[in-house]
Amino acid sequence: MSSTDFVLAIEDLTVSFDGFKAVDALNMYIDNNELRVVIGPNGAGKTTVLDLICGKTKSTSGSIKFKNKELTKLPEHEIVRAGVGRKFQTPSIYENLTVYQNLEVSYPVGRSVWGSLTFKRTPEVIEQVHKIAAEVLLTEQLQMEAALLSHGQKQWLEIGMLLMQDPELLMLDEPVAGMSAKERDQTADLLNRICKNRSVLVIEHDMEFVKKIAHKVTVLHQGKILAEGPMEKVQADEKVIEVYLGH
Ligand SMILES: Nc1ncnc2c1ncn2[C@@H]1O[C@H](COP(=O)(O)OP(=O)(O)OP(=O)(O)O)[C@@H](O)[C@H]1O
Repeated sequence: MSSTDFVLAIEDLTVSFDGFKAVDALNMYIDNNELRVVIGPNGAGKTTVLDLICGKTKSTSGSIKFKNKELTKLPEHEIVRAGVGRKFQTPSIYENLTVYQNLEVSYPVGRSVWGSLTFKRTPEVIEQVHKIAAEVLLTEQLQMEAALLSHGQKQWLEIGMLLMQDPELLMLDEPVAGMSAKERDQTADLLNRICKNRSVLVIEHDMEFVKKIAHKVTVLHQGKILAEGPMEKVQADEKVIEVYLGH
């Protein structure tokens, strides 16, 4: 089978909304420890691809294999449990809890109703909270209420909350939207670090940022792949310039 070596293998994936194919016979393969960026014009189907992978939207046809496990028929929570983490554009942190508490409640055992009732602050949890806080540059803010963080820090906290579950595939939708230039650079470093232990799939419009992080870029247009490869190759592609980069 073609999918064996890939963390994620998407084959012939289609979703129609009332006859409109938002994703149209898509094939996409992501390697271990690869950082892939998906770009493309508004309405190209980028967010829909993430929705399909995390099970928020069900496909019309086709296959999504994560470590050779078919995801298309699984409910969202089982996809999370299989090792797929997804961050949406708007952060979903608990504003009135501290950074520490936000990370702590994201530890896998705290996620189910049963788990949260029996939750204990074990040495493993404490160690994991400190490790992840350092990774997302929030060690100094551990005792701060999340509401008081900057916009960029809130985004990092949410990435940290996903990392608490140690996903093998992390998906991020426009992670640097609204960030300052410095925060964008720090986020690029952060993503370059975290992809050493997992695969990362990012949707982004900021080309300067994409250049700093992408191993490969996939350009989507009308639910199909217009171009794919290293940033330099994609950037020089006439079709890509015409439908996206030239605007
Ligand atoms: N649940 C849905 N029902 C009907 N149409 C949908 C649904 N979800 C997405 N679409 C349509 O599918 C197309 C692709 O949308 P999608 O949000 O995936 O694009 P995108 O590439 O992420 O765009 P953007 O850069 O603006 O976020 C759009 O035309 C959108 O209106």
